[in-house]
Amino acid sequence: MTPTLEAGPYTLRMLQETDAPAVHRLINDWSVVRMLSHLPFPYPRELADAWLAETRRSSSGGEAFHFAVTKDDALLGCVGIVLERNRRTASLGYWIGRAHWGQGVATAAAGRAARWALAALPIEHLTADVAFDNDASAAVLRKIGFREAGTGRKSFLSRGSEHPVQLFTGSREDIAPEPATTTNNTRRTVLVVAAALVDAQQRILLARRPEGKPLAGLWEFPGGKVEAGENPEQALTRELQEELGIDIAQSCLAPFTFVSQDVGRFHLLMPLYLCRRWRNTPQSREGQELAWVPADRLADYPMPAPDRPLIPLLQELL
Ligand SMILES: Nc1nc2c([nH]c(=O)n2[C@@H]2O[C@H](COP(=O)(O)OP(=O)(O)OP(=O)(O)O)[C@@H](O)[C@H]2O)c(=O)[nH]1
Repeated sequence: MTPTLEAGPYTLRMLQETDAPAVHRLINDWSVVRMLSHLPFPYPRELADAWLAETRRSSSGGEAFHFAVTKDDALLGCVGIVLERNRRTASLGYWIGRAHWGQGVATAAAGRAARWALAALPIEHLTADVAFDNDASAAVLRKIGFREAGTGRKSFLSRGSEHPVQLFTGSREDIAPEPATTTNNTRRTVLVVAAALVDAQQRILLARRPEGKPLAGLWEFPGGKVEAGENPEQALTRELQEELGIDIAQSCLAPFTFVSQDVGRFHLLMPLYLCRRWRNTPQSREGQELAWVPADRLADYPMPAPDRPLIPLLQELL
């Protein structure tokens, strides 16, 4: 089954019977058809219908994968991967309508199909060939990573004679795999809740991360990670009870701002709440140093990098 592939702004999808008029219009152009060895010129509409029927037959048999190259649902050209009989090699072919030349469509689309084929099919390498006078197409193959592999001869139906072709080959070593998707690249997001506890003198409570923990010695807002089954407010209530022995269950927690930052080990998402009332007096329950800090002194306390932009916001508020 031919998959749907994204290639930058282009989509590669399975060819359909309804593509016939567009296929015919784009191929029935001397500058396109003269580079394709097995097509006549003029190129009759019935051949487009027959070719589309054939691509669907060979695709369903797993012998070939023919892609329509589209942008905003308009057909720009086609890319095909056809397996050799031995199934250890496949050939890459493509054509792009003349109106879309010079925009990198062939490199993006043929490159995407080639990388997909090398990743998804049990082949050893891909081959391709281009007419001796098709420098643009040879440049596309080199950009994708193909290496030159000599010359051959092919009969060009449209030109009515045999002509030399340049042969190319590309293995997994030659053609770099698809870059990892954003999803694979992205660090997991960790939800941490924190509170700026503000006392009657408008001071903020900071806690110093104890030795042995990551970022030891830095000052931070009390709080911690949200655990499974907790919502952020429940997690903050638990953390402040555990760390400081205070009860904020009945307090008004005002969402103030949040941090969203890659911190290397993970992506930190940290809502910061303001809290002015609590029960009990905050005490160090986990060996951490505590400090009540006036807003204009916050910058004197070294904090983790994601916290620093919060300081001016608090200073403005208080
Ligand atoms: N509570 C709190 N955590 C912060 C702040 N700024 C900041 O980068 N963090 C980071 O958010 C994470 C908070 O997790 P935590 O305190 O529950 O956990 P931890 O690193 O002590 O590890 P643990 O899960 O072994 O207890 C830490 O990686 C900490 O460095 C902050 O102002 N308050």
